[in-house]
Formats: sequence, structure tokens, C-alpha cells
Amino acid sequence: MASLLDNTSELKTFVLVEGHGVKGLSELKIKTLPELFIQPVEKRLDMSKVVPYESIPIIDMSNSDDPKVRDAICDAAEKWGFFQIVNHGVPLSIIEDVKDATHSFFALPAEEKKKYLFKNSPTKNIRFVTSFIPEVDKVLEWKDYLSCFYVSDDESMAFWPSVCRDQILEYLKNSESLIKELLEVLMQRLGIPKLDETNQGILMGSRRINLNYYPVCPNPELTVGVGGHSDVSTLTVLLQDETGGLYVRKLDSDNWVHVPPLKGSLTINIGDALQILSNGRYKSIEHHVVANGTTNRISVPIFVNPRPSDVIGPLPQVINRGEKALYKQVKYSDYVKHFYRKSHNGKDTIDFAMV
Ligand SMILES: COc1cc(/C=C/C(=O)SCCNC(=O)CCNC(=O)[C@H](O)C(C)(C)COP(=O)(O)OP(=O)(O)OC[C@H]2O[C@@H](n3cnc4c(N)ncnc43)[C@H](O)[C@@H]2OP(=O)(O)O)ccc1O
Ligand SMILES: O=C(O)CCC(=O)C(=O)O
Ligand SMILES: [Fe+2]
Repeated sequence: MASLLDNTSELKTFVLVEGHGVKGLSELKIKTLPELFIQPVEKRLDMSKVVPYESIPIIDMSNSDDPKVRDAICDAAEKWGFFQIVNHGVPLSIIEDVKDATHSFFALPAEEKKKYLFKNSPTKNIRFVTSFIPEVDKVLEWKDYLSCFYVSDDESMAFWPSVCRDQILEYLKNSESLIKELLEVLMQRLGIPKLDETNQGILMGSRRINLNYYPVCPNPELTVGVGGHSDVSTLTVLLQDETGGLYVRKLDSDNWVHVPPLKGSLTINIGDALQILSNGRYKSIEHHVVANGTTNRISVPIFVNPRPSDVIGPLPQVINRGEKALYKQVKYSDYVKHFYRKSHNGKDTIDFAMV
């Protein structure tokens, strides 16, 4: 084991090539974090900047036709870019099943998970990854994930791992009406009365679901689970377990707020695509996940996106009201490729679309 930990190339082979991931490394019960994962101080979360007395809004959606609830959603999207929802209509049993399925996938032997590594995967729509982009990240993040781009039920049945695919598909189906409702509410404030065939594609034409696994880490203070970043989605529906560890930057400040686990809740965050489409009215906010010294953590984000071929820019209904466009028109797949070409670095992806 000593040679594995001292030799970066052997370590990379074990973690990235043989399918062990950081979970496999954590299970060796190593006492100190290998250098490969030690993040520069400026990439770690400065806990002295966490404000314990503030929290993102919690919105009860049981009466979602109520104008007060609809206003609360839009206000949260403008002022926080992040909010938690309860009574959202996605059955608790479906949520529990997808959490169990996530554990089942990561409990598979390395030999099995290895089949989904980018170079072995039968399709580019599914990949098992450690860190964010190990080919680009100089220092690795303490996270393994399975990323699944939804194309069709048939494609998923053919290629997704059988231990988790049915539960993921059920979760995707059962969250669809919630996603439509949230987007409809957000569009109404922009002067767009409803979701229809003219706007549905650009707002929710593709979905990617990630199963994230953050294993116990020997020196959590020296690394990150996920470095500071904003999502490139329209919006993200995030399911987290009871561990905690997600922090959100407070708008226009240097302070961070914890997103506490709340049984049965889902966390919603605005992504870069909706910040661009709304010409900056809705905010895509930087967030960060810390590593944990005692508990394995899972989370499951659904990234709701434009279609890869869509060209995104400030919506005409927003610009026609006289606002100056803050962003140019960019092809969404170019935007996402730019995101995947560099390591996490706060909010810098959106510079790609700045006028
Ligand atoms: C925080 O930690 C994260 C976050 C995330 C993701 C966050 C999001 O917000 S994901 C939302 C992503 N949006 C979509 O998936 C939208 C729809 N998809 C597309 O636009 C396209 O499928 C595409 C992603 C652009 C891929 O285009 P395509 O040309 O068809 O395919 P490729 O040639 O395979 O890929 C091009 C380029 O991107 C790299 N890449 C693609 N997918 C991934 C991926 N899932 N993970 C890492 N890298 C990916 C690929 O390697 C290519 O790179 P080159 O350098 O060779 O050009 C996710 C993970 C986190 O940890
Ligand atoms: O694990 C979490 O709570 C958040 C993960 C995240 O930000 C992401 O996958 O984009
Ligand atoms: Fe994220």
C-alpha cells in the first residue's frame, strides 16, 4: 500500500483506470490524504466565511397556484439562486429508491464499475468518473460520479447499469411535472405566460442525471468534494442524503451558507443557461461541497438543460422590454464543451457568453 500512496502514477491507475475510484482508496483505510488530492488553499472552502445565522429559502409547494408561493419561487431565484422545496409532489418512496440505487451502483466491484469509464463505456451518454474531469484537473476532487445523459427509455434500458437504471428512470418520470411547473412560474415573471412547443425545448429539452458519491476522507480539510462552481443547466433539482456539506455563496458577497439536509426536500438551483436566458435576472450561484471525515455522502442532481443544438441568449420577451443584452447568443453544446474543458473555478464559465 505504501508504494501505491507514494507513486502518483500507480495511484492514478488504481483510482482512475482500474475502476476503484476514490471510494476504493477510502476503503483501504488510508490515514493521510495523498498529495494528488491536496487542493491549494484558495480552492478549499474557508469555514470562517460561513454564516451560520442565514439560510436559503424553504418553499412549501403544496399550494403552488397561490400567487404568494409563485412569488416566493421567483424571489428566491433572483436573490439566492438556490432554494429548498417541500411538498413538491415527487413521492418519497421514489426518492428513497433512487438513493438506495445510488448506493447499489457504488457498491459494485471495481471490475463492474470500470465498464462505465469513458474509454470503456458502450456509449458517450454514460460515464463513471472520479473528480470532475481527471484529464484536466491538476489536483483531483474527492468524489466519484456516474453521469447519465437521458436520450430515451430504450437507450437507458440497453446501456445504463441494471442496478440503478429503473430507479433513475422512475425518478426522472416523477420529477417532470415539478420541473415544468417551476419553469412555468419562473417564465411568467419574465412575461412568458406558459410553457409550450415554442419554448419547452430551450428550457428543458435535455436532462442529465448524476449519481455522486463522496467517500469518507482522511483529511477532509485539505481537499474538496466539489470545488466552487455554478451549474451550466437551466435549473438543477438536487437530492441530497442526511449528511450535509453543500455550501452556497451568498449573492454578491464573500460569505457562504450551508444547505441543511431536510427529509423529503429537494434543492433547486438556477444554472448558467437560465441566467443567460433571463438576461441576468435569475442567478446561477457558485456552490461547493466539502469532504467529510466520518460519513460517506451521496447526492443526485438532475441537470435540466436546453438541447445541445439550441442557441441560447437573452429571451426576446426580456430584451423587448428595453433591457440591454448582457450575454451573446451561444450554441449550448459549445457552452457545455467549454465547461468540460477546464477545472472548476467559481463562476468563470459564464464569461464565455458575456457580451
Ligand atoms: C459539479 O461537478 C460536476 C458537474 C457536472 C455537470 C454539471 C451540469 O450542469 S451538466 C449539464 C450538462 N449539460 C448537458 O449535458 C447538456 C446536453 N449535452 C450536451 O450539450 C452534449 O452532450 C455535450 C456534453 C456537449 C457533449 O457533446 P458531444 O460533442 O456530443 O460529445 P463529446 O464529443 O462526447 O463531448 C465533448 C467534450 O465534452 C466532454 N464531456 C462530455 N460529457 C462529459 C461529461 N459528462 N463529463 C466530462 N466531460 C464530458 C468530452 O470529454 C469532450 O471533451 P473534448 O475535450 O474531447 O472536446 C458534471 C460533473 C461534475 O463533477
Ligand atoms: O453534492 C451536492 O450537494 C452538489 C453537487 C453539485 O453541485 C453538482 O453535482 O453539480
Ligand atoms: Fe453543482
